[in-house]
Amino acid sequence: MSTTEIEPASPASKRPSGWADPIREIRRFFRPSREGWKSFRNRKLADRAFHRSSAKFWLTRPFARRSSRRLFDLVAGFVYSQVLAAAVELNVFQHLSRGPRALADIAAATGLKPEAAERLLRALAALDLVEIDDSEDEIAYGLGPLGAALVANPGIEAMIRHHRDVYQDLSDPVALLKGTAAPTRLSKLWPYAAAPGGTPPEDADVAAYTDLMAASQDFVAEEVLGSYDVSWARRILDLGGGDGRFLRKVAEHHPEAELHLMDLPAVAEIAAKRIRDTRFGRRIHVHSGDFFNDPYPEGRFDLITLVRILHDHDDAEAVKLLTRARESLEPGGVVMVAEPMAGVGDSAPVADVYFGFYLLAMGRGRPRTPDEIGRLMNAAGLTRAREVPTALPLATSIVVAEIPRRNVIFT
Ligand SMILES: C[S@@+](CC[C@H](N)C(=O)[O-])C[C@H]1O[C@@H](n2cnc3c(N)ncnc32)[C@H](O)[C@@H]1O
Repeated sequence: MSTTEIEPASPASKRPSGWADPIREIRRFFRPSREGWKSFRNRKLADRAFHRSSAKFWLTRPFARRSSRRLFDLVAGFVYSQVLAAAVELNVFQHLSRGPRALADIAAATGLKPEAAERLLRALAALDLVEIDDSEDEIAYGLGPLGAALVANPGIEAMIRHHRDVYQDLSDPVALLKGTAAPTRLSKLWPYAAAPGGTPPEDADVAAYTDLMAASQDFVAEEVLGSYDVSWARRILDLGGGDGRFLRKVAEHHPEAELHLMDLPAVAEIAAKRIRDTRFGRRIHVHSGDFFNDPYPEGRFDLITLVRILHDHDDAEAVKLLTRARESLEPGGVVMVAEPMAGVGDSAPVADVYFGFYLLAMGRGRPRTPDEIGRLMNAAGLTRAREVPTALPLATSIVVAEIPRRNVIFT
């Protein structure tokens, strides 16, 4: 397991000054020229004559085209998403997963007129979701590379359907940022967000959010278990474990461990039912309770996991949760935080853009960098916070921290 250690934050005032900190001095030395370069670049990028000439010149043409394309993608992103939403709603990808089809067949299956079906299919082809084969007399439409990937991951379709609500909430992003937006759909879907540490109201659609999380959990669990070896842990507690899908994956990988899940009563009830019907019914113990206020399951744990939990909560709550987790660890035990994190590899769009605004609409929480999570873990009395690299930071990143093996008294 390769890891990157996270230092506890040291206040800027305590940092060494002058040449005692050579990296800082070198940065300072280059800063003026870096800033000069940036302002030169931005002046050029704002200059239309420069754009025209760089698009014409063969050496600069690829860069000019790429930056125009990136900007256009940002401008048109909503339209792309809506094309995708239409295809999912009309089950186009499921239909094409059985093999390429003629236009008339797709029109009949989707209930669209042939002209509308063709418009949709051409848009999907431009987005690499569909491929058009015109080598025969009759044109055939099949799955494109992104369409095939989408069919292989049912969680993505569930997410796209869910975006109907998300995009409604984001229809006035400025009101969201100013805090003047009307109550959002997401705050109703995620009722615990509206009542931090509290229990969802009786009428909350708990099954809907539990299913939504479960749909993408296999993907996350495979990433976590493929990156961090849990086989050393004999007792594992998954806090906010949803319907238990993560622990079922752990149980498959690790037949010896005793597994416990804790979630709010309405979710724990769903988890208990779903786990009971599997071969892991006896190995996974489900506990109903509020992880901020109720006692944790009895006994100490070697590993406590928080999968897609911490980013739902503000810093003070996150430290409280991590502290409570630390208090339930065996000496040498580990707390693991697994969720998409900011500043890791190419995860910026998923963490800072997607979750940044998703959580804003939900009403609390924020995406954090591994360093920020490490600092919260340190504040909770955990030590040796370190990042465990994952193959797909877009799905999840991991930070683990532990309590020392012996002789530590927390006051
Ligand atoms: C974003 S979901 C993540 C579920 C699961 N870990 C996963 O990755 O699929 C957050 C989970 O935390 C649970 N949760 C939220 N607040 C809680 C609380 N105060 N006590 C116990 N569970 C809570 C929710 O019910 C939900 O199952």
